[in-house]
Amino acid sequence: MPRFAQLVMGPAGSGKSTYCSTMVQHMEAMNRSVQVVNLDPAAEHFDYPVMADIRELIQVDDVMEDDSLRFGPNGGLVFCMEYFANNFDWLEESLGHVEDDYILLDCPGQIELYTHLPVMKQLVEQLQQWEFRVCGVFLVDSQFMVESFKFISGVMAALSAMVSLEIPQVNIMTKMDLLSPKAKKEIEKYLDPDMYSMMEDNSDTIKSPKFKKLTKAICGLIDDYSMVRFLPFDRTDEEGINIVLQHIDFSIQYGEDLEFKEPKEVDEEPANLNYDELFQGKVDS
Ligand SMILES: Nc1nc2c(ncn2[C@@H]2O[C@H](COP(=O)(O)OP(=O)(O)OP(=O)(O)O)[C@@H](O)[C@H]2O)c(=O)[nH]1
Ligand SMILES: [Mg+2]
Repeated sequence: MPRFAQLVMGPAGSGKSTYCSTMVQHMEAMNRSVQVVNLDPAAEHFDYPVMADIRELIQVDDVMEDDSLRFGPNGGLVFCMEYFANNFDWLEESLGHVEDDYILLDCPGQIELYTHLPVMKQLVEQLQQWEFRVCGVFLVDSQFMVESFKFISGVMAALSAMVSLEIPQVNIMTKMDLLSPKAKKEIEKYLDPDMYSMMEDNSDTIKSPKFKKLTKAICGLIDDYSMVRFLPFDRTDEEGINIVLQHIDFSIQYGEDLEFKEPKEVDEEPANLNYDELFQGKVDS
């Protein structure tokens, strides 16, 4: 029986922990079992129950306080994640093995973890060895995406995670509920972007011909290969959350091997039910 996991990634503050708690509530309302693992050793608080918490293994504060290491917050985090990569058996033990495993992994926000450090790739390979089908979920804050240059850099961040992890990836624009109606309209063009026309819109603002050529090449690459798309995520919109979940489930083929469960039988009516009395009671009241 395959197991399923969402690797929830994205820049700091993009809404990863909120996404996890919203998704847990949504899936539980659908009667689906789901568990969350906190993989952020610097996490302060999150409002979902965890099945495992990396802080039981190692904490950033302890690393920073260590006089022999002398790390700051970012170096400390990298140290923690490397320590984690050398101790995957802790995760294996914490995960256990239940039927229909579906796990959300709430990752830290440091972008270097996805772009050039090997730890996330090692984690994905390890999960795959444990029979997990993993989908990357890359979150970007929609507030930072309403301008085309910011959008292009968001696309590049998502793309670098995609290329380095080599797993199916669903990209999401979070915090859609915070956008003004005008910005919401504006952002529609970024959800299914036409990179060429975006490039044309901004060609006047780029002065350097070399930079212009580079931007054009990047836009062309993204557009020609349909590499990056974004789905909107508004935590108040159940229907939208469901669409996101469907995309993710589809990418890891969740549901294909599930066994059909018989619906619960409705209790039979008691044999000695007196309909006359029941009817009488209704008429009297
Ligand atoms: N209105 C609104 N606020 C959101 C949404 N998602 C996240 N936030 C807020 O954005 C802030 C950061 O959200 P988190 O979920 O902690 O973000 P994160 O990516 O886990 O942050 P780090 O773990 O620090 O990288 C919090 O104050 C959230 O309440 C959303 O969909 N709508
Ligand atoms: Mg978080």
